[in-house]
Amino acid sequence: MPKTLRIATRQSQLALWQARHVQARLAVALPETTVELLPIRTEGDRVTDRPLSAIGGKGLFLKELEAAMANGEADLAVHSMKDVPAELPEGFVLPVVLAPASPLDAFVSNTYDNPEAMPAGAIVGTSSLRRSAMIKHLRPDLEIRNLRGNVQTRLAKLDAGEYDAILLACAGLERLELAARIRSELTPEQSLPAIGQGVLGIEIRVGDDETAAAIAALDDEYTHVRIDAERAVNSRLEGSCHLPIAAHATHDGVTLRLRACVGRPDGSEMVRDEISGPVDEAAALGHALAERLLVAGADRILADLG
Ligand SMILES: NCc1[nH]cc(CCC(=O)O)c1CC(=O)O
Repeated sequence: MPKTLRIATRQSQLALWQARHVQARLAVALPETTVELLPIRTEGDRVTDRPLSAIGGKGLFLKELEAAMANGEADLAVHSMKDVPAELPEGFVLPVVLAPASPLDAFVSNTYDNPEAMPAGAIVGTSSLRRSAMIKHLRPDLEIRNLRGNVQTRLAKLDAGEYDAILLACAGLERLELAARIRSELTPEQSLPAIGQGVLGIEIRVGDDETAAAIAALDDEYTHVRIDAERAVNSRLEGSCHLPIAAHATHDGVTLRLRACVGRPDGSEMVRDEISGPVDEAAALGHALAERLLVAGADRILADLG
């Protein structure tokens, strides 16, 4: 086992919580190994005045962490799987996913209990094209305004009265001990979660067998199947950017149920479908479902988004 392992991490409170969580899990699994954090500032954190989709998408949060692994300063990086693009850059693998927190979206408001309770014209904050598509499909009469920044910044903007409600991930709020801010959990029918939402993954260098062996015990089998199915949807749809694509898988160890949808961010169109099959065909089910969505019109929606 390695003497030390270094975890490259972003510096937001959520990223630090996630890295410390993995640090603590590794400390238990590898009592002989010292596990350190290497905090890094990424471009996705520096640029907060424009939507992610406009500045290059999800990969922005990973690049600097991967550079630290490539030059040997760090051995692993911890990611919210939701922020990991369908294709990793050459030289990196993501062999371990941890047991999940809640996959659901949270409705957060100081005034309203749920989306149904909001009056026409109420203002909802989100920078996610997926959440925008979901909420506008549910309530075309609501107005979406862009909202970026880390979780605390977003809550502060809500509290300052800039929005009537905002949409966040339940998992992030729970990790930051802010679950009391969740007014309602949106069901998968109201808002189908993002691919990988609520799941942490560990990325390492290809060929780093020592680190791979050290982290292997943290992998959660249930979650691994779920992620294989959900990420297969994304790889077929080429969802490498921040697109209005949702996919959510559940299974009982034998049969997998995978739901997915692609929607227009203005809510005017939503292509939804689901598929069931054996868990050991998770990736094939994901590809097949993505294919069906494309035939049903997702190809046009994605093409219109450029
Ligand atoms: N894009 C930011 C991000 N990445 C992961 C989470 C939450 C935790 C998770 O989904 O694992 C969040 C915040 C949010 O969407 O509210």
